[in-house]
Amino acid sequence: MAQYTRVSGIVGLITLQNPPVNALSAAVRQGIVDKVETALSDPKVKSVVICGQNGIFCGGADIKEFGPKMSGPPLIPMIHAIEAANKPVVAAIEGSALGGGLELALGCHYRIAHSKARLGLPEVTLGLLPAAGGSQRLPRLIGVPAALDLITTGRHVTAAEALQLGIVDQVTDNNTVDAAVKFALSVAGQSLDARRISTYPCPQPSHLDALFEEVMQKVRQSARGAMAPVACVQAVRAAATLPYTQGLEREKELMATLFTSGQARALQYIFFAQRAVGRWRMPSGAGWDTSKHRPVNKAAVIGLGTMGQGITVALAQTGLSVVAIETQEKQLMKAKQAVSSTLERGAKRRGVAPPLDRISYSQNIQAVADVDLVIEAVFEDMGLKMEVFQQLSAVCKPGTVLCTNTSALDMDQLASETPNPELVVGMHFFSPAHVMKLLEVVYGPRSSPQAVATAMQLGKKMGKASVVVGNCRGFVGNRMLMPYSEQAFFLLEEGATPELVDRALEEFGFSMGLFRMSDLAGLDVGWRVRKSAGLAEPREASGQSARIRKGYRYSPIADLICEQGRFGQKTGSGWYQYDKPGSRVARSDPWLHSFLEQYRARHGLVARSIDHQEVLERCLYAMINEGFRILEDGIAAGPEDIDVIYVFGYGWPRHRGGPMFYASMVGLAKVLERLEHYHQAHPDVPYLQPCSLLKRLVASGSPPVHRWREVIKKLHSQL
Ligand SMILES: CC(C)(COP(=O)(O)OP(=O)(O)OC[C@H]1O[C@@H](n2cnc3c(N)ncnc32)[C@H](O)[C@@H]1OP(=O)(O)O)[C@@H](O)C(=O)NCCC(=O)NCCSC(=O)CC(=O)CCCCCCCCCCCCC(=O)O
Ligand SMILES: NC(=O)C1=CN([C@@H]2O[C@H](COP(=O)(O)OP(=O)(O)OC[C@H]3O[C@@H](n4cnc5c(N)ncnc54)[C@H](O)[C@@H]3O)[C@@H](O)[C@H]2O)C=CC1
Repeated sequence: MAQYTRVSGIVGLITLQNPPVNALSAAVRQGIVDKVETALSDPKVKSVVICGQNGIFCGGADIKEFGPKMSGPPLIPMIHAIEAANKPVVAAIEGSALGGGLELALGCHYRIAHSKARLGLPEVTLGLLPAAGGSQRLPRLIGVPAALDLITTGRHVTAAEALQLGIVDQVTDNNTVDAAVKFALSVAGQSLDARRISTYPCPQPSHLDALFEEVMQKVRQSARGAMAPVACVQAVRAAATLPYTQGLEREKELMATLFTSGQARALQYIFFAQRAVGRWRMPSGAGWDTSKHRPVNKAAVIGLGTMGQGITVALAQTGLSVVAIETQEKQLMKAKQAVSSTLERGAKRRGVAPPLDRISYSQNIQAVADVDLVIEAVFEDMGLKMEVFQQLSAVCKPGTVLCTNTSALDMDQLASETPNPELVVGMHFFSPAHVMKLLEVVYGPRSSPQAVATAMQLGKKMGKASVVVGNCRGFVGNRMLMPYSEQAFFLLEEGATPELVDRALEEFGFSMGLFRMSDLAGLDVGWRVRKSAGLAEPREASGQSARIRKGYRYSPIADLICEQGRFGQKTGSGWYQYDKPGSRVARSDPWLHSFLEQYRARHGLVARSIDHQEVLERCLYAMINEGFRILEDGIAAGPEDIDVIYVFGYGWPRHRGGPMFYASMVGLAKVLERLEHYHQAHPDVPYLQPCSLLKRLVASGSPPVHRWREVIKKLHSQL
């Protein structure tokens, strides 16, 4: 809806009303059309202001209404009517002007923004392009390079940057609507000939072809296989090379392909999934509404290795005071230097002072006595972690929330070491912790909702996509990684190379294939986990038994690689070779290839040709199958939780929506059929045995992913 009032006698004020973000639903669009007509036909009105209620201009098209049966007035003619008006129309931008919201503002003759407002065309992140004239108007207004940047990345800009780019005409610290009304009064009656952006010629950058080629290459590289960034470049190219009306036609044509695509569905699903997981709920029913978080102003990090350093940076950047503890003096010095230089680099980028004085370093655990929350990040060793938790219980003030960053260990066992197990939760960050957006918040049977709420609130403050998960080996992310990596190791035994497996996964859209990712993370982490689970043995045993553990097929390949001291990038070799330790460019390694040949010969394995489809089906379906088991066990509350974890923590291509969404797109019956096929071929691999939830979902007609929660709940209640 939109409300209309007349202010200061001659200004028609149109207020968009659709909480919480004034999205352009059919009703809002109808409201705008009607109220603009009212304002333009009222002879007393000399100028018009458009604003949004509750401090937000407009969050864009109403994504919930997207679908084949969209009704209401279309955006393009509505915006054209505003631009063509013979009375000045001023957009008063508070909060956000995003997507269709900014396109609406670009149709206005003037734009006044509050200094705290954010503007952007984020359609690309939803698998779309700004198809209400935005891809044609923005380059005309701010030039092709700047428009390409905004449209292909979807990034939001501050009001200050928008002013600098020329998107807005004025920025105010005061009441934006008052400023816009004052401005509207001052321009009433003035000519609008120079204010209609669609009539501007598009500024022509030098080396137009080279510019577009460069940007196209960049977007193809950064979002492998994603259609929307490519279409965005094509649409801006149309703006640069065609008259406005023809450019608009091209924009429409490109949008028609995107709008109905699976990629757009996947990206819009992830948008809502991210918000759904933020409204967490434990199986007991506890959630934000029932659990008050404890305030956290001062936190401690125990262990300043790879993870501890990143977590320290992230906490300090969030504005917390941090006590950073490391027992090894040399490591403490190294960590201090690394943390400081990361903070300095980050602060320089943002043009602020580095928060170095928020951190105090110590070798003595007594220094954590007055903190509100501790994050333990020492080696992945249960004995050591238990010792640390005992020390923390003795030192910390009452009520301190104790968190572990363990990758896979039983956090409830750690809780047992403390007199207050209700205060223990997992805060599982991803490497590098100050960059990666994912945080798994792990609750055990005794964790209190208040401790979970505290960790979730801290995650929110740190800007993380935080997901509440139950306690089991590997939680959600790493638990699903086990069948995924196991299949990759089996494929090496059967004839594949790390390069072949990685290529298949990277062409699918992963930012990194499994082997390159493992080299980056460090192969020793998984080795420790396998050792603690009694799987990896110090040396390869002889004969057949080396490939059998606990009665099932096992590949010791990764353990053998670690035994050689090949831990990945940090040691200069792993599944690939690197110029030197720490170097990031992975090169194919002849040593590894001959190792694989010798390994196969030793075990009487004959290499066969393996194609990309088999790599994808075996790695991904085994992982998805485990995802269904996780849902069955109640470790994740719904498919959205798993998908957010994989998109934000494991490089799963966002435009494929996460593993569970992907399964629903492939078709659950097909996933089941392929798992049955592979399990028949490999009966000694339990991860390939289709789980009962998958079978039940197929039997109940493969409901769409948004109905799984309800189906699972029903199935659970029948058990
Ligand atoms: C706005 C935000 C920055 C606010 O953030 P914050 O305060 O943190 O709140 P949130 O928790 O994010 O959100 C609160 C609440 O609001 C919901 N919500 C947010 N935005 C939208 C929205 N745009 N639509 C619907 N709902 C929205 C959100 O889900 C929350 O609710 P909850 O889930 O219940 O908790 C932030 O929210 C944000 O960033 N929002 C998204 C901004 C965005 O991406 N906007 C772009 C939207 S797309 C767009 O605008 C495109 C266009 O305008 C083009 C439209 C053209 C359409 C025409 C189609 C023609 C196609 C032709 C095809 C023909 C085919 C054929 O031939 O048949
Ligand atoms: N590396 C990764 O990608 C991830 C690791 N994790 C988990 O985070 C934890 C830490 O992992 P990393 O940082 O990779 O290990 P790391 O080996 O890089 O660092 C561990 C640090 O802890 C220090 N330490 C050991 N005992 C200590 C004690 N009693 N008090 C203080 N410091 C102590 C060590 O000296 C070392 O500097 C592990 O539980 C790991 O499983 C979780 C997510 C990702």
